[in-house]
Amino acid sequence: MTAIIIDGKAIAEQVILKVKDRVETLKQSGITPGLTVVLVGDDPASQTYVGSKEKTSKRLGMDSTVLTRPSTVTGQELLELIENLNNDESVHGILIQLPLPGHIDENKVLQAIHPDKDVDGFHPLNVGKLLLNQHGFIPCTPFGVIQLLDYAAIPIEGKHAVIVGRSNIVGKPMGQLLLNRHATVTYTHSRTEDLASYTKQADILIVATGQPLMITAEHVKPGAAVIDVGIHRNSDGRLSGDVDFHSVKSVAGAITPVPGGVGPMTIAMLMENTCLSAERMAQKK
Ligand SMILES: Nc1nc(=O)c2c([nH]1)NC[C@@H]1CN(c3ccc(C(=O)N[C@@H](CCC(=O)O)C(=O)O)cc3)C=[N+]21
Repeated sequence: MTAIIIDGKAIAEQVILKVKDRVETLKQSGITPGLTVVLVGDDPASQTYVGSKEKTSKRLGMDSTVLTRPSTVTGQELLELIENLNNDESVHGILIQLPLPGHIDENKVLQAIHPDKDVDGFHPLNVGKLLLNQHGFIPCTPFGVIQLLDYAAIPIEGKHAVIVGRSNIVGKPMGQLLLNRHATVTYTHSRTEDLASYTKQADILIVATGQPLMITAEHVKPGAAVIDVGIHRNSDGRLSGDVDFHSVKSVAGAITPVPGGVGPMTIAMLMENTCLSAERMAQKK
């Protein structure tokens, strides 16, 4: 058997086209959705991601601003910057590109973003709303994974979803989203004993560990849907994920590639969240 390859790039494009219509409607009533990304330091990977966020938002007709600060910026300076963005009516979405330099308290910075502009869904209020299945902002990467599964017509309800990795930005919210969609959810992580005994039970296997190529055919149940959230640049410049694609694709029923899987969806969902934020603010007026 060989797996269906889930084309994240094509699905992201479909999501983006729908957002484009909503942006046009907003613009007809005089509102242009605005996204501001704050980029600290000069990490090349971060620059690439921020660049594609900017490109996509401009293509949609949104206002896009990137504010760069040196890695020597203080936490206080960032808090003041965020306060200004919170009070700026033309800004509907604020994204602080992670990771931040070690001397800055990341939690403090993320909590300073007004929850109504928190298009990453990282503020504690939005984290809590996700737990309660209420409407805040859903973190872009796990939100994108749900969209991928839906577009690929992979059933979620009643299925066993196993998540490898428990980060605040992917693993934890991913489990909640799948639970809200009536999956049976198992969380596994770096201290799980006999990892394969769990992953082999998954109908849907979500891998977000940050460990290159750690999931192989031996971890996967025949026919399972395997979603690879990892992204690593090899020494030869090529990208790969947390899943050994070539080994797993002969066992899985469906699999996401890297690049062209989850990554483009993360950006598409950021566009959707920014548009949603502008729509909500327009409603309040
Ligand atoms: N506050 C915050 N929010 C984020 O959403 C956030 C972040 N910080 N920090 C870093 C991670 C990483 N991330 C990616 C976005 C797009 C691709 C993406 O488009 N990847 C392409 C390839 C891009 C390339 O060629 O390098 C693909 O997989 O096909 C990847 C990774 C967002 N992140």
